[in-house]
Amino acid sequence: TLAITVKKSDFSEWYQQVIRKAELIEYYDVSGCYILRPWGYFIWEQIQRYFDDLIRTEDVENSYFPMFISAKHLNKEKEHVEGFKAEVAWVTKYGESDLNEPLAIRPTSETIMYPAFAKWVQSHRDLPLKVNQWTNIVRWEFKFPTPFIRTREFLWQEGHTAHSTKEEAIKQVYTILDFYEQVYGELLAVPVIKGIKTESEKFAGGDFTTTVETIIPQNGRGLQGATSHHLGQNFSKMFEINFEDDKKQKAFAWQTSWGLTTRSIGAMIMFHGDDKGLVLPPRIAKYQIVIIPIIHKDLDEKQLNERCEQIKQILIKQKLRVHLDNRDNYSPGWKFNKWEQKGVPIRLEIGPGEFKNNEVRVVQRFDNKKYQIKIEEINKLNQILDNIHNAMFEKAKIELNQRIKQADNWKEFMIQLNQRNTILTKWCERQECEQQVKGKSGMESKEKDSEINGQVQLTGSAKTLCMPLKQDEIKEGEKCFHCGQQAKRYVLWGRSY
Ligand SMILES: O=C(C[C@H]1NCCC[C@H]1O)Cn1cnc2c(c1=O)CCCC2
Ligand SMILES: [Mg+2]
Repeated sequence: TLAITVKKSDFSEWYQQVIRKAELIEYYDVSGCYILRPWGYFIWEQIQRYFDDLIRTEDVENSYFPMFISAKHLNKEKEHVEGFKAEVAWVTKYGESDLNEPLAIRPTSETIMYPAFAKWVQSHRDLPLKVNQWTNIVRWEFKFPTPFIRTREFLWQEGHTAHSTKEEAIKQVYTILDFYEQVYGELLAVPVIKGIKTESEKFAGGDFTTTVETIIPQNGRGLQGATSHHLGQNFSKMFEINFEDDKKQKAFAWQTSWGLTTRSIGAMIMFHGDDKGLVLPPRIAKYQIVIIPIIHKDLDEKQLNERCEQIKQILIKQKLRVHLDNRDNYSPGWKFNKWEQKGVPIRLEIGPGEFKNNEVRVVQRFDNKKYQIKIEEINKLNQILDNIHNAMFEKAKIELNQRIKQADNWKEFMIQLNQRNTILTKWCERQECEQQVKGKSGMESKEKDSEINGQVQLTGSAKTLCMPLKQDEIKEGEKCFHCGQQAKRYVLWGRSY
């Protein structure tokens, strides 16, 4: 049926219906893989354009590396791959013949890129080296797939840099983290929390991981939005990426790597959608405005169409993405419904009244506000779209903050967790304390545990999402909420995707 048959509160069913009825996704017969239709792919293209403009200011150069990795190469950095090798997909045949050695399909490209980095970096004058690539990635996840959020093939960018000093590398990590915050806030109107991953949640191959985390308001689950890692010299020692510094000393390069994926689109859908379907932030909408003529017996159809075409041309001159839906085989009501489902930020209706008074009827998708504007005021629409973006962002910030609570002890912590909130607590930073919280919160959780491939997934357990960059200082004597030992940092806990 055309309509979405559930409310957003029936969240997972709602999400599945919205992504199809907004024509973002089509299903595909390989589990965990989905077709990205034009309406959805356009969003990824806007993210690429915006992020490329940002990293260009950092002199990052786009490039392309092969997608196949020999086992020898992949296992070069054992530790980094060890925990993940179950997810690596392999090519073992071509035609009827076997490959004499299987090739991994890239799950990430450190082991593909860094042997080349070692060739390119000899002197400190070859640094900093900064490359990025936009590719697909394959990870044979066995957790239940969700389009955009968790898929076996996804699109991402991965940036990799090499520097002559630790300071420069660390500065790079945080510059990129700020760019990720901008992609989410300025483009997708999705608020994020910048933070640092705990030792047990960080990328094992690196020194430390910074992250932008968001919280899906409907279920209070944390969602990792993008990560920016300081790799230290771990990979440069492994791959011999060294250089002669200005004192003629051999030194290992200091590296970073950072990634943002199509999961960001899933976060945007979840934050902004409503019972009528998708609600697109204007900056990533394939159509920002749809014009719908309302044919009427007292109105000459040809004149009406000319008026609509004229308005369309004015909007194109204002650099807006506009679509005139003058199909005669669908009713206005049907069109209203369809373009609302697809999340078009503004609909302009032009019927007999508007025609006579030289105006248009504006219907805003985000808040359903309706009003008339004169044709000579059409230039207001650029500002109106900006105001819509800002209003969507402000609303999302309020909803995110409503899902963050504080707790000073275990009882308060579990009350909040079972109300599907994330919880900010003082913490001792001890890994065993973190593991105990994970285990106990799973046991005491009201959420049912899911069973996948015979493995119980503690869906109910809380994990650390990040240690927020912005946090109060902790003083001597302030205790860890769980173990009572001296606290060191505030950490945000939650169930997560
Ligand atoms: O991919 C990264 C680190 C890094 N890769 C480049 C982009 C930034 C950042 O994600 C971590 N990681 C996650 N998942 C996997 C791997 C892995 O290294 C390797 C094996 C398959 C699964
Ligand atoms: Mg993973």
